[in-house]
Amino acid sequence: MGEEQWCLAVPRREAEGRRRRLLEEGFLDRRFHPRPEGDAILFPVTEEIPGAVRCEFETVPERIELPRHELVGGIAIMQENDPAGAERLLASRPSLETVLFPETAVEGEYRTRRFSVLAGVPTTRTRVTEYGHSFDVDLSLAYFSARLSTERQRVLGAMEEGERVLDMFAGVGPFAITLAGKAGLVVAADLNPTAVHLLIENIALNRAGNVIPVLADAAHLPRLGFPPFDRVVMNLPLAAPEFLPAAAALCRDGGTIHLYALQEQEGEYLPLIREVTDGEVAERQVRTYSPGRWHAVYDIVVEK
Ligand SMILES: C[S@@+](CC[C@H](N)C(=O)[O-])C[C@H]1O[C@@H](n2cnc3c(N)ncnc32)[C@H](O)[C@@H]1O
Repeated sequence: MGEEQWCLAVPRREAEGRRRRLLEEGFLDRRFHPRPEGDAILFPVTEEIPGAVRCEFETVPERIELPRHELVGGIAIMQENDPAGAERLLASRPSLETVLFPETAVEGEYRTRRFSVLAGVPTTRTRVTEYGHSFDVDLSLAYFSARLSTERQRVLGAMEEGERVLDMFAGVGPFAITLAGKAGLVVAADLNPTAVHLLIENIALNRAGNVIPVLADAAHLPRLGFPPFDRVVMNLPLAAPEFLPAAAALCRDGGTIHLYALQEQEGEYLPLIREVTDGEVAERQVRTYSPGRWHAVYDIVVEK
C-alpha cells in the first residue's frame, strides 16, 4: 500500500546531483524510496517545493536496531541490561519467549550463571534443537552452550561405529547424546544433580538408551571398575587438565582423549599431557574466550 505524498520528477541524467542537493537542503523525505517513472526518477519531498506534484510512494519499513544477543532455544541472552532493547528483541522474533541478562559470569563447580529476566516469560528453562537432537536446558541450574555444536559434530565424525565413550563432564548431555548416535555405549558423568536430572530427561527425549547417566565426581570414576573406554571427552575448560591422569587411566591403549582447556599460549598443556602419555597430540583452537585467551582442544592418542 502506498501513501500520497509531494514529489519531484527529475530526468535520470540529473537525478544523482538533484538527490544530493535535496538531501543537503533537507527536502528529501527519507520515509519513502525514490522510484523510477519513464525517463525520470520521482523523489519524495517533505513539502510543496517548486515543481513538486502529488504522487504515491511505498513507505520504507522502519529499520529496527536489535541489541547484541546469543540465542539458546527460545531464550535470548543479552550482553547489556537494556529492558527496552529486550522488548524490541522479543517482538522481532516470534520463536523467542524470554530475554535474559546474565548477572554473573559462568561460575562455581557447576559452571552456572545467575540471570535476571528482561522481557517475556520469567524462566531460564528452554528446549534447544541441535543437529536433529533436542536438549532441555535450564541456564541458571546447569551449564549449556550452543557454541560447541560444531565441535560435537567434529568428534562424532572422528568416531568409529560401536565405540565405548566416556563423557567425564557431561552437563545436560549434548556431547554424550550426540556421540551416542555412533557409540555402542556412552557413560555420561556430572557432579551437578540438576544437570544429571536434565541429562536423564534428555536421554529419554532423544531415545538414547545407550547413554548411562552417572552422578559422580570425575575424580572417582577410575574406582568404579569400568572396562577401558575407546574415547574420553573432557569438557571442563578451566579445570579438565587436573583430571587428565584419571582420563588416561580410563582410556584404552590407542584410545583418544579430547581435552578442552582454556589457555593463553599455544601448547600450554603439552608438558602436562606428556606426563601421562607419549602418544600423538593434535591441538586446535575451538573459540576465543577473551583477548589473549582461547578454548583449545587437544586430541590425544593414549599410548600405554
Ligand atoms: C563446561 S560444563 C560442560 C557440560 C557439557 N559437556 C556441555 O558441553 O554442555 C562442565 C560440567 O562439568 C561439571 N563438573 C564440574 N566439576 C566436575 C567434577 N569434578 N566431576 C564431574 N563433573 C564436574 C559441571 O557441573 C558442568 O556441568
